[in-house]
Amino acid sequence: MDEGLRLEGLRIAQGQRPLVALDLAVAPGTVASVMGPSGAGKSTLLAAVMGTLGAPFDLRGRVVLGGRDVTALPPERRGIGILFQDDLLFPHLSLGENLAFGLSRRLRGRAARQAAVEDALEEAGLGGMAGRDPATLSGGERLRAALMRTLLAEPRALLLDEPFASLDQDRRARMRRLVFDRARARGLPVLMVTHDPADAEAAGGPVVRIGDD
Ligand SMILES: Nc1ncnc2c1ncn2[C@@H]1O[C@H](COP(=O)(O)OP(=O)(O)OP(=O)(O)O)[C@@H](O)[C@H]1O
Repeated sequence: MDEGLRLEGLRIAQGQRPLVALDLAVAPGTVASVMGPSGAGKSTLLAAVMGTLGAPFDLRGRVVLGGRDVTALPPERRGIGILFQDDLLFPHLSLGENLAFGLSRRLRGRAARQAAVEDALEEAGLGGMAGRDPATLSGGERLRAALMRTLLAEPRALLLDEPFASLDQDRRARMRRLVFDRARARGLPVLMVTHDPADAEAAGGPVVRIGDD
């Protein structure tokens, strides 16, 4: 049984200073929100879940994904995807090539890989745009492409670090609907860092606050 993402007794400290203390279960297809003031440790928490946290931080507790303790695994073996606000597409590759870069190595054969990229573009409302230069896309289009590039790697959990922050209200609502829908369709547990209560409300999952809000 896939139990989603669990953070068990997670404690992050910076020297003597405790920064984050958290216990949280995010079920498959659920979006949990992490809120807190600037400097509270939200991005640091995501780094701990990804496995990229290093000095000067000290980490205790466990990250459990699909029932498996992944705390000791390096980031590339955890199977966790992350989307940032300023997620960059490679400027020297076409949109399609950028997405192909995310493709799971499990998918073999040129035609199958091309079809997967085209399906992903379609799924993100970017159908027929595989040949486009990323520089000619709008910010929202680039973000949708970055989402699909992340999902094409077939992660088992998705982390969001304020990915909607640069979008206006309308685009923000549409983008978060796309992200949440696509994650739910894949049964992914999602952990989202946000400053916007509307994001947390739209997510509908558990909301945790860290730092002195
Ligand atoms: N590499 C580092 N070395 C030393 N201190 C760091 C490092 N990275 C982050 N910090 C500190 O750790 C604390 C948490 O930072 P973090 O970026 O996680 O906060 P945040 O909640 O994501 O903030 P924001 O909402 O502004 O993005 C801050 O006090 C920050 O200055």
